[in-house]
Amino acid sequence: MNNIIFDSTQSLLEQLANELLRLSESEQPIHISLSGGSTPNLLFDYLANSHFSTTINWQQLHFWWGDERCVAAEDPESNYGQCKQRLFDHITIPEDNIHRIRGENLPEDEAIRYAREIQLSVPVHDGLPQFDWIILGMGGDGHTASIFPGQTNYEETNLTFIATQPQSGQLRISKTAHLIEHSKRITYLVMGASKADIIYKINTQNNSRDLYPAAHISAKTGLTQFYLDPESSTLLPKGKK
Ligand SMILES: O=C1O[C@H](COP(=O)(O)O)[C@@H](O)[C@H](O)[C@H]1O
Repeated sequence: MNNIIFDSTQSLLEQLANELLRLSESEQPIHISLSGGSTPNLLFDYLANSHFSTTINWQQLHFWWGDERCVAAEDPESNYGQCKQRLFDHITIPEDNIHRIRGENLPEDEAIRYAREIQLSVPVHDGLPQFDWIILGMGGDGHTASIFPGQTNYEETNLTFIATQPQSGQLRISKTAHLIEHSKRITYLVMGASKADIIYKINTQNNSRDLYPAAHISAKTGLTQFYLDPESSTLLPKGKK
């Protein structure tokens, strides 16, 4: 695992924000996929409440999501809804740069519609749309996006699929492992003490691909890294730090 351990949550967030700032200086549009769940909220709050809210050139950044819950945008479970309230409502970004998964739509239709939007907007490399940067989270069970243990079809060549959250049965729309692995760069953002156990497991066990998808989904030709804060990395043995 390519673990990058920061000495504080603040320095991790600052690093991400500076990377977004640098990317926003590009002459080409940059396609970034955000994770869902609670972890990225720290980043959204940091961006919205710092000089980055105005120094980043948001015009150049296009935002996508790794997965979305099949709920309306106003629902507290909506990944897009969280990001809108915490970040987009506080910055100046063109509507056209926000590529949300429409969780309120019929999942079967939306999975196809979102795949088409990706195909039409994201530059294709070797026959497949290639994101500049996919930021992912990791659940305590090792899932990432909505790619859950025991449910991952690594052979699936579609861009999106419909997943079922194993405990709640909630339907979700997710990017496939195939599409994620084609990204130029993947950064897993893993913060907080509740993730220490799973970080220890994926770094010390010899796991099958089915057990912890986040331990196996990596950029085939690009960079994969784990950005960890002190709390999530606390159980890592010395050699892994
Ligand atoms: O269900 C989800 O959880 C993971 C991790 O979420 P977190 O709340 O522990 O940060 C996230 O990567 C995924 O996008 C999300 O839908």
